[in-house]
Amino acid sequence: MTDASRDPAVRFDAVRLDRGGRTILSGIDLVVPRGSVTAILGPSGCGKSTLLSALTGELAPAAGRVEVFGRAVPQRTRELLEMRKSIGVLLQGNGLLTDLTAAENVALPLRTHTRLPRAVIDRLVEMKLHAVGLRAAADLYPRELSGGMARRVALARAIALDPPLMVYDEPLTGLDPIASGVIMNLVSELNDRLGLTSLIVTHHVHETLPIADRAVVLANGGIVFDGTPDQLQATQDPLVRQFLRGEPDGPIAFDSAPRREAA
Ligand SMILES: Nc1ncnc2c1ncn2[C@@H]1O[C@H](COP(=O)(O)OP(=O)(O)OP(=O)(O)O)[C@@H](O)[C@H]1O
Repeated sequence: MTDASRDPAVRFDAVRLDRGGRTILSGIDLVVPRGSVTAILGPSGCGKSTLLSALTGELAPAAGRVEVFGRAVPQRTRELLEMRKSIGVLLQGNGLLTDLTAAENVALPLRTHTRLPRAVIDRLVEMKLHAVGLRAAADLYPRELSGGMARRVALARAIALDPPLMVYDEPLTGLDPIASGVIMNLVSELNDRLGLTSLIVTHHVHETLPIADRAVVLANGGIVFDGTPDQLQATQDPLVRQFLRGEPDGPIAFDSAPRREAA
């Protein structure tokens, strides 16, 4: 007998991802347990965003299988749109609509995907803004918000539909260290309080590891490290150490084309 609640939040099984006729990642095996916070790390261009697009169904795997909560990521539009409701996404740019207030931005997914009455939506929006500490900013427009506040509004919008899985693509881009700390604490707190599973794609290693249960490093077309943050800090693998220290010379071929799939 299968118990769907025991399925991991995400499973990649022997996945290969191609883009523009090139293999970006191959041999990807990854199991993300429910409730965990996983940092997906790696140098620029290693395929972190590509990995996420396989998860959200934007990119179909060239080989292998990607599952979210025990179900293969669908390729058909209707099923895909349904599945995406279970994934909250916070993208690099906040994606806030500039002519809507913070509250109206957060309300957008609720208006689009539910038939809840206005009063219920208003209450939910208030709760989501409260969850990110911004209830007082409900009536402000994005231009009136600091970068960190705007990111928090975008986060409130990403959790509007109570998705069990949260995906963050470079959530700290453009933020100062204080705002970065606030966002990272929020990510961790929301994960624990709302019982979510979080995947954070980032090159901000030192800000992200303290809240992560697990770190996965991508480089040279595949996973080169998968373990706890402590194991990552202690690793002697020259490739991973090169990445952690941000050194340009070493086994990671920075700025070169990813390897091609062997013919
Ligand atoms: N739509 C596309 N068509 C063709 N190639 C692409 C496309 N999108 C990305 N790539 C290539 O795929 C590789 C991986 O890109 P990706 O954006 O996944 O890396 P990343 O690790 O997220 O990088 P960064 O940290 O700079 O955001 C790069 O070589 C990139 O040029």
